[in-house]
Amino acid sequence: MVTINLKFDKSAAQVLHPTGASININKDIWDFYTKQLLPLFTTAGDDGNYANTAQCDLQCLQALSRRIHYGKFVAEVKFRDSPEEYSTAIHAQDGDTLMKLLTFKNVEEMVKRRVEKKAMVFGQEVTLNNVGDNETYKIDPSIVSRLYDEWVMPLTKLVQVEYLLRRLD
Ligand SMILES: O=C(O)C(=O)C[C@]1(C(=O)O)C=C[C@@H](O)C=C1
Repeated sequence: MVTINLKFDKSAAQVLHPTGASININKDIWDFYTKQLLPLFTTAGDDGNYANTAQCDLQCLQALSRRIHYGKFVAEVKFRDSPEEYSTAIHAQDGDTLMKLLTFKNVEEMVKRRVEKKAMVFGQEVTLNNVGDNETYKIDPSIVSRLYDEWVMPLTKLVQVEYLLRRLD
C-alpha cells in the first residue's frame, strides 16, 4: 500500500469539487517508478547507500505525485472555461471524449522539449576549471523527456479524466 499524502492548503482544496479528494493514483506512480523508470538510469548492484537512496526515492515519488495530482486543478480550470462542452461528456460518462477535449499535443511537445533542456542545464557536472561539461549529465536528458512523455503527462491526464467524470456528482 503506497501512502504518499499530498498537502494542499484549505483554500486550494476548496477550489476543487469535493469528490476530487477521492482520486489517488499513487499505486500507478509507484509501479511505473519502481518497475519502468528506475531501471532506465540505475545499474544492478549494491552500493550500501540505503538511507540516501530511500530519501531520494521518497523525494522523487512525492514530486511526481504532486505534479500528477495537480491535474485535478488543471481539470477544474478547463471545466470552468468550457462548462457546456465538458458537461455533455460528463453526463454521458464518456471518458474518451473527455480525454480528447483536455489533450493539447502541441503543449505536450513543448513540455517534453523544455524538460529535456532543463535536464541539460541543471544536470551538468560543474567543476572549477570547467563550467559545464556538455557531454556528461547527471541523468540522460532524453530519459527525462521520456518520463514526461510516457508517464507524467499520461497520468496527469488520467487524473483529469477521473476528476471530470465525477465533477457533476
Ligand atoms: O497544459 C495542459 O492543458 C495540461 O493539461 C497539462 C498537460 C501536462 O501534463 O503537462 C496535460 C495534458 C495536455 O495535453 C498538455 C499538458
